[in-house]
Amino acid sequence: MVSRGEIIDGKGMAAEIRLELKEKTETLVQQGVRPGLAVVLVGEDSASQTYVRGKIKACNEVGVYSELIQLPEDTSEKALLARIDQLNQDQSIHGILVQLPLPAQISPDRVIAAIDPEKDVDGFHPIQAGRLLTGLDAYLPCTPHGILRMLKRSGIALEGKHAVVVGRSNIVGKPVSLLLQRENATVTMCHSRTRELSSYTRQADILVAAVGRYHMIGAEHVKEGAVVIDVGMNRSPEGKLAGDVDFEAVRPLVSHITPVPGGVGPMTIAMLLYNTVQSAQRVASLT
Ligand SMILES: Nc1nc(=O)c2c([nH]1)NC[C@@H]1CN(c3ccc(C(=O)N[C@@H](CCC(=O)O)C(=O)O)cc3)C=[N+]21
Ligand SMILES: [Mg+2]
Repeated sequence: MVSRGEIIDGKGMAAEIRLELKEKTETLVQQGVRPGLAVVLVGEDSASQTYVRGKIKACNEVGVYSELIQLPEDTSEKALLARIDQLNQDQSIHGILVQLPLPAQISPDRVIAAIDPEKDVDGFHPIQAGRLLTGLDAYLPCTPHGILRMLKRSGIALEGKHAVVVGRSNIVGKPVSLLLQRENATVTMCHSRTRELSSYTRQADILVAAVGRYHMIGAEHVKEGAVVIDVGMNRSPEGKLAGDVDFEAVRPLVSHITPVPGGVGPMTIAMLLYNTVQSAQRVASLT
């Protein structure tokens, strides 16, 4: 097999998808429905502020109406739930995203459960998770959906392939495993307590690293010619944004790899807009 170390350009693919969504949005606006996204940010976390800015910027580019709701760090759970209820009722809002993590006094589970499942464009609500698990139509969680889109647009076949997912979060590891399985991959789920991790990852045709630890995946973890998807968002010791994969060491061995930045992150935001437009489309078809 030829190993080319081809970089999967998530940034470029996300720009293409935003262009497609811009057209869809224009059609919806002509039908009298402008898609609207509310982004709720509690507190001052600087990484969260960066990510939220990226989301608002993408909305503007696509023509999606956006509302940024910034609440102080000491906001009570009750106050946040009341704000979510207003957004649930608000007809100009088709998608609600509450940026995670939340301050300690607020239960993320209760907050996610309070979002109208039809406006849950993150796909985090238990109803959406259950729909995905059982194969019903669902808002797909944005990062897993973005990963599948990148694989497809890169022409990477999944059927019968061995996909190994490292990480078992509700946001990435679990749903991406389901989506890969749905595409007829054979999926192995690994996590922080997996023994002899490299004995699994070295079997992977497709390796998804979603651990959240800088340089967790090195050359010794990959099979030659594998496809490597890096979901990590870490800081290097020098303070640079970096993934879970030691990119320089791994790239020469593999057929495809996603960079950080410029890989999974921009696709996550594109899929958030996709879900928001889908939600508005649903409303438009009802009126
Ligand atoms: N309710 C909720 N939904 C989320 O989807 C959500 C969340 N909470 N909390 C935090 C994580 C993280 N996340 C990112 C999305 C895009 C980039 C992204 O675009 N990153 C750029 C770089 C950005 C930079 O320069 O820092 C890139 O990878 O190229 C990063 C991180 C969404 N999350
Ligand atoms: Mg884990």
